[in-house]
Amino acid sequence: MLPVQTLRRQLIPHRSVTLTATSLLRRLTYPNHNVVLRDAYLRMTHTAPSFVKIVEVGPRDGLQNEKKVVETAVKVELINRLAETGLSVVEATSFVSPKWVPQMADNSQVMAQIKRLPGVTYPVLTPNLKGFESALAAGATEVAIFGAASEAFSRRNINCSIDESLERFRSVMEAAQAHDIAVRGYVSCVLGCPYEGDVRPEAVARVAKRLLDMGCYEISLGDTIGVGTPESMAAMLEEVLKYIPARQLAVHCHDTYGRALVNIEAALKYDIRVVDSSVAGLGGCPYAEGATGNVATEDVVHRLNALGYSTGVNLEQLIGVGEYISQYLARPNASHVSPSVNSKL
Ligand SMILES: CC(C)(COP(=O)([O-])OP(=O)([O-])OC[C@H]1O[C@@H](n2cnc3c(N)ncnc32)[C@H](O)[C@@H]1OP(=O)([O-])[O-])[C@@H](O)C(=O)NCCC(=O)NCCSC(=O)C[C@@](C)(O)CC(=O)[O-]
Repeated sequence: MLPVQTLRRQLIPHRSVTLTATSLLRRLTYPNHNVVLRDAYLRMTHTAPSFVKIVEVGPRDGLQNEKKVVETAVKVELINRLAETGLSVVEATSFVSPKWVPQMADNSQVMAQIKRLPGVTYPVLTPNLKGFESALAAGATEVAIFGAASEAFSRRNINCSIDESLERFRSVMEAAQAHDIAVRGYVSCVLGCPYEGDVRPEAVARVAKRLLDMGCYEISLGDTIGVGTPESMAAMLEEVLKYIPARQLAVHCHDTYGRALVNIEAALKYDIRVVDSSVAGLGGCPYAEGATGNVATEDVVHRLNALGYSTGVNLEQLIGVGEYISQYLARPNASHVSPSVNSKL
């Protein structure tokens, strides 16, 4: 095992945080495996409080909802360009039913064709064992399971109740552990559901804790339809933080009402240091009608820079990637900073 001093040295500068984190993720998948090393890692990341890890979800969360069929070559180009901006996590695709989400049907081809940069992880979504097995065969080294805090959303999104989904995830988790694959957990509808309305913080905490106890190394809390406010974000986090430390939580904010950035800032006050976002604000969930895309990665990086956080991401390059995909999709770039700061960088 690496001595703590070596780990600490490797965590500075921030780029090393992500490299070290990546190399340790496999061990973190196991709740009781090498507890000393896991705790050392968690202490280390916590001692770099000004670093925020961005989880880029555009190629998956963003493109899953596009009406236009996006060519595999464009997805591959998008992922490769994103990884070159300094992002350490680029969610690449999902291994879900092609009948449910046709846009992700080329998942194996995408995984086969991307360039895999050292220090960058390319997680994929796997709702069940079938998805996990396909992801494994395609060379995935990290997967994500995705549950919901709302029964109705769970049924619409993955065709089963919350408890049934947790049972399905258990078999994914066991297979992942057997293959040394890191697993991230998502909880959708943490601040509201398109079918049920308000969602109680206790319901969010229950699912999040179940995913953590199963062995997920990090839980991403999704405001799927962007209805959250800084106040509801705070109330939800106060409940979840009773069970899960901030360093194992991420926020995933859609920007439907333009509040994603203020909600992220509210989460930063609770020491959350992992933020999901989507280049050019791509996306939405196919099972959450009317919800717009995630907060744009460009806007998150720009705001975090202004607040004195580091992300390791080259904003100028990232803006170029946002322009590339927006032009390809022939849709307006939803990032607020792209057109205005582009010329000033
Ligand atoms: C979960 C299922 C598969 C259940 O779907 P189901 O119909 O209940 O599944 P099933 O087990 O009854 O199988 C039916 C058919 O699907 C096939 N099948 C079964 N599993 C797979 C698989 N993994 N890959 C490929 N095929 C699969 C299976 O082989 C069978 O094929 P058939 O015999 O009819 O030819 C389906 O509901 C599904 O694919 N849902 C995906 C929904 C989705 O991708 N939603 C978007 C992602 S979540 C999200 O965006 C939110 C998030 C994460 O970003 C956070 C936030 O914002 O809140």
